[in-house]
This record gives sequence, structure tokens and C-alpha cells, in this order.
Amino acid sequence: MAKPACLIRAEQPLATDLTAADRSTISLAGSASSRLRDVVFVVNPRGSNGRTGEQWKKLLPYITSRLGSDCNICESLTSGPCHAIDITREAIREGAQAVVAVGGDGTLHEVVNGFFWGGEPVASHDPKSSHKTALGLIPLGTGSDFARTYGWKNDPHDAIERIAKGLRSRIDVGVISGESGDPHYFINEADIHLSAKAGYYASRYKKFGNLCYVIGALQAFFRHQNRDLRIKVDGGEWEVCSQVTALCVGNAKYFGGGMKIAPNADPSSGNFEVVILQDFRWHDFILNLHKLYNGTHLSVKNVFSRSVQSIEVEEIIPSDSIYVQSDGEYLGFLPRKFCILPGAIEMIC
Ligand SMILES: Nc1ncnc2c1ncn2[C@@H]1O[C@H](COP(=O)(O)OP(=O)(O)OP(=O)(O)O)[C@@H](O)[C@H]1O
Repeated sequence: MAKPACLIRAEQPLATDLTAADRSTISLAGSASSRLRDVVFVVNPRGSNGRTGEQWKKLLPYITSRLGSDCNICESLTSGPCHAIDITREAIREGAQAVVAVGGDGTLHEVVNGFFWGGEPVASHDPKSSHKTALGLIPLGTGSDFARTYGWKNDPHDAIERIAKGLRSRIDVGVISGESGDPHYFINEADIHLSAKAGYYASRYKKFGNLCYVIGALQAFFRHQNRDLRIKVDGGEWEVCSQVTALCVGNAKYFGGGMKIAPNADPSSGNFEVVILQDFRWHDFILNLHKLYNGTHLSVKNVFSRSVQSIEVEEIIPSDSIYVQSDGEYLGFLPRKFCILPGAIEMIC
């Protein structure tokens, strides 16, 4: 079975102390003023197959002119997977007004994980500080699925206007715990089995844009076997879910580059929408693909949806053939429990 590219462990003590190199990646693009609050832009130059970095270079002068009189613009380019987590933690500790993820869902996922450490929200070093750091997003990824729930396009100018207005809304965050108990956070979707395997393969074909998800799904069906799982919802009794093709825990509506998998999910509701596909074959997937994209698949035979605050999942016969991803990032283990943290982050919406 494939190994995850990077395992985010929010309790890793290493992450508390940033190296000088980490600090130096946060640079001020405008003229810094101590009166103004910092807005830290965490940019993945490799997002969308390198297009994010190119777009960012053109965007920075506009951001400086649009926002520079109200805040210190801090630019921080990530050097590789997981770097965005450390940058975010450091920015929050230094009292940033906002940390803005610039890239796709993977970058947003890492920034969200940077809002937590040791199972707790990260706080400013300054005990007198009363403000909370907000999360912002300039969606510039391949799928940019989280943004779709809000109707946001990959249009950076719209995103900059949202940041300029600065309206905040509390949104829920999902927390995943494995056997070791190390928490791992997600903001969009966590999903198990076929869809996660499809996402894993899709990541190899990002140069084809959104088509990567269809290629990934077709490849995932090759040698795919549905699995019997048991689930426990909101601490109730264990229930058997036979022949599960995919189980999706939606905090927001979309995954896989625009599939509206959890059409009733709302990141401000305090609940996940869990959608379970059972006993699907590749031809069921093809026949219902248009319904998955427009969110009308809940009426299809063997598709079940429910609103939950927590769900525990186990394989009835343990195997190492179950793929799991959170926000499109491959996890590499079947976590025990998915719980909602209501209103855990203030987002610039
Ligand atoms: N400097 C870097 N070099 C290579 N990979 C990086 C770098 N910085 C971040 N990454 C990794 O790139 C991955 C993908 O980035 P991102 O999600 O921004 O773009 P995307 O995959 O094109 O978009 P989407 O996830 O919306 O489909 C992230 O998971 C992150 O770990």
C-alpha cells in the first residue's frame, strides 16, 4: 500500500520551534508599520502544477496597493509539503491578524492544521492580545473544492476584495483521531476507500487540471473491492455497513474537482454530512457520474446520507487496502474517529 506524502502530527514538538530559515520565509512586501496588523499570505508556488506561483508574482503588487494602507503584507512561500503548517503557527504566535492560504485545498488543509498544536488552538505569544487570527483563502488550486461551497471561483481579485472587507464567520473544523490519538484537522472533506484511492492517483495527474480526478477514479476502480465496515454515529451502537465503496465525511459540499458529494453539508452548521456509497461497481459510477457532480445522487439506490457530529469507523476484517484522505491529502491509515469542532476557526468570508 502506498505511503502518505506527509503525515501531519499536530503534537509534534519539533513544530513549536521554527528555524531561522522558517522565520526568514515570512517577508514584508509593503513598508512595515508596527501600528498595522500583519496579514500573512502562505503561498504554495507549486500549486496547480506551478501556476499558483506564476499568478502570485503578478498579484503581489496589486495586493500591496489594495491592502497595504490597512495592514502589513507578509509573503511566505512554502518550500515543500507541511511547511505551511509551521509558517501558520509562527504567524499566529506572532499575533497576525489573518493567515491567508494561497493555493489549493492541500495548502488550505496545511494552514488549517497550523491553527492547532497539541490538540489545542494556537494562541498569540502576547497574553494581552485579545484578537483571534482569522483564516483567509485565495483559491488558486487545481480542484479548489472548499471554495466551491461558498461559490468562490479561482479569481484572486474577488478573494482580495473579501480580505479587504474582512468580514469573518465562524466555521466548523473536523478532527480526526487515529489509534495513537494524534489529532489531524480537516476543513473540507475526509473520505475513505475508493474516493480516497482516486484522489491519491489524481495527485499524479495534476498537470491535466481537473481531468486528473476522472483519470484517478478510473484507475482506482482497477482491482477495487468494496469492503464491509462498521460505524458508530454520535456515540450510539455499532452498525454494519456492508460492501462500502466510499464513505465521505463532509464539512463542506465538494470534492474531486467539483463533485457535490455532500450536498447538504454546511461548514457553519455544527454537523457533518456523511455520505456512504455501497456496493457500487465501475458502471454504477459511470452511470451516476453526472448526479455526483450536480449533487442529486442521494436518491440513487445504495447511497445513504446522514447528519452527524461524530462517526467512528472500523473494518470488519482488517486489511491494509483501505485508502483515507482528508481535504484531498492522503492519510495512510484508517483513523478511528471523525469529530466536529463547531465554530473552531474564524474565516474571512
Ligand atoms: N514548495 C513546494 N514544493 C512542492 N510541493 C509543495 C510545496 N509547497 C507545498 N507543497 C505541496 O503541494 C500540495 C498541493 O498543493 P495545492 O493543494 O496548493 O495545489 P493543488 O493540488 O494544485 O490544488 P487542489 O488541492 O485544490 O487540487 C500540498 O499538499 C503541499 O503539501
